[in-house]
Amino acid sequence: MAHNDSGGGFALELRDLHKSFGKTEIIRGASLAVRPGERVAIIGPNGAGKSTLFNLISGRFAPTSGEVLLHGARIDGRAPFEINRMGLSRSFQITNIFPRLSVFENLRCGVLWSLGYRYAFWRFLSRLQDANERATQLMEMIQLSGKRDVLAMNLTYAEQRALEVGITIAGGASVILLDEPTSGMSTTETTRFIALIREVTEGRTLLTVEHDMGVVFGLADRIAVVVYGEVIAFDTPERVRANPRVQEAYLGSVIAAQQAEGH
Ligand SMILES: Nc1ncnc2c1ncn2[C@@H]1O[C@H](COP(=O)(O)OP(=O)(O)OP(=O)(O)O)[C@@H](O)[C@H]1O
Repeated sequence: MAHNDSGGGFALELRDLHKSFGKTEIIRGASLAVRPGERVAIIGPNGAGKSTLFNLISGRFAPTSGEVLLHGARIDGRAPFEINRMGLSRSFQITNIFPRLSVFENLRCGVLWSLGYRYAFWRFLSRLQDANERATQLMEMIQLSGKRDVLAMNLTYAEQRALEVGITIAGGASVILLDEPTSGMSTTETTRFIALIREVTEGRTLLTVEHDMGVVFGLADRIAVVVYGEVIAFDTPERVRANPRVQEAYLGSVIAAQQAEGH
């Protein structure tokens, strides 16, 4: 998918975003500028507004005020499918998967959906070969070629998460949002999965919401720390780790807790 990188050359930009639910302001002037190809982890305490930010970026919610730009083009207030067509794809944990379709069929659906050929049957047929090839390629990337005809519901949890990532990238989106991609996985599965995510998102812009600090520090080029609806730091893992404000607001207690649990 070709994109025109105007607007400062950022893949994704949040400008002074605000979001209220009723009288409660949840996002309180969040700003962030992500460069093309960067991998960014959004971290912060429970209830800080991380999922709400994802919902504002992917179009599930419209902001109360402020702007969201995708490759320089305003996307705030647009419908999720429009934003998807403009090159941003979000995983919804395993709910994108059709449990009674095979691995291959799930991936092909992802490709066809992104091509927008669901209703134009003659065009659908002419593109089916392309979609088959792309689905085969994706299956190799997510290391599920050996499970081509297995129904999604019969995959292991980790395989379902890999399939989910495959569907998310199927349309060739340049900006990928992953919600806690390794949640529920064992330590070994997590390590393998981080490597897979790095590989399949190579050259794309990646945003994740993540609680596991091992994943965050293993995956992210830069970390955005959200506290009470604001981005209080956005920097490299080393600098974020050393930032006194982050230590105080969040990271000190989380790292101590995860070290105590043996992570
Ligand atoms: N649709 C909604 N209507 C009303 N309040 C909402 C809605 N969505 C989120 N909130 C509130 O916004 C606040 C932030 O929620 P959000 O899920 O964005 O936080 P989070 O940082 O992702 O938290 P967690 O780490 O626990 O997942 C919470 O107080 C939540 O109750």
